Amino acid sequence: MTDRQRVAFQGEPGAYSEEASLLSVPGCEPVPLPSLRDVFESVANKHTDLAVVPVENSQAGSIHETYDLLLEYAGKIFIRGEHELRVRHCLLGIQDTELDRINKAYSHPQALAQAANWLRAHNIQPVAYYDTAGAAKLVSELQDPTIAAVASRRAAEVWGLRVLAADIEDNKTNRTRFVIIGRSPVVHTEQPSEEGKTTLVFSTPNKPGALYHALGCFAKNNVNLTKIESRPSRGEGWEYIFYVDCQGWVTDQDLRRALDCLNEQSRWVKVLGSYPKSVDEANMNSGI
Ligand SMILES: O=C(O)C(=O)C[C@]1(C(=O)O)C=C[C@@H](O)C=C1
Repeated sequence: MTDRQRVAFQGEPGAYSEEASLLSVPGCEPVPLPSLRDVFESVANKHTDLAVVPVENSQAGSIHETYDLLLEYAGKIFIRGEHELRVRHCLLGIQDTELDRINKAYSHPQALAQAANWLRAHNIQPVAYYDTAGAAKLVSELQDPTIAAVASRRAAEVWGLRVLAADIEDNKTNRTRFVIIGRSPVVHTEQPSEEGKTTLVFSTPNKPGALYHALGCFAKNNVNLTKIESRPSRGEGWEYIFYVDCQGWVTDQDLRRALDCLNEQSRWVKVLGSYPKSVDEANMNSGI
């Protein structure tokens, strides 16, 4: 018997999500799964204890599928933490090839977006695949000297590939933020000493000033927002729902007041999690 925490991630061994799992839940057993939906299902069905899923990248932006799943599983799944990973991409090929022989690069669409300029400058055609490490696996299986994968140095080791070029991300501070999800929220019996962060989602009525009044709840109560993301409501008409990250624990008095106000201004509000803010992000100036 092992009491290592089983942490689901999307992709194959060597994926960035696996690295983020190992760093954010030390000593865990990462469990690879094909899709983000499989990852949410496995936590909800108790096949795994936790999961680590990407939410946004500093260059390519938000991972909308994760946002949609966070809402779909709200009440069953809670955000319990976050982790920022500096993502350094490499171009990986089989052992007996050279950079100038490569004409196609397979990878996750997010990774291709993060290295788009570099690939264009090297005349390499991007081809979307389900995962960076899955692309590395494909290249190692096909043994074709003209194709490569955009993936991590770890993926090269796992799948026996050669690093043809390193640090090919267009933005040299390229970072991806992951959230750690589980079946229960972080519970605070007393005011925690760690800095907190809260993620919530709300829907506004379709009337003039609705979003202005909703966001005013945070401003009036001195709660700092660090991110806002809108997604289609998926109902009739052009209506939207809004995801907000803000500083503070959901148990803080200022945030409680902001939430009371938001409940009055919105059709509905759901708190997706209140969790310790990542240390790295505490050093970034992300106020909006
Ligand atoms: O494909 C991977 O390796 C992943 O872990 C997914 C993912 C993402 O979805 O953003 C994670 C980090 C990088 O931004 C690129 C890809």
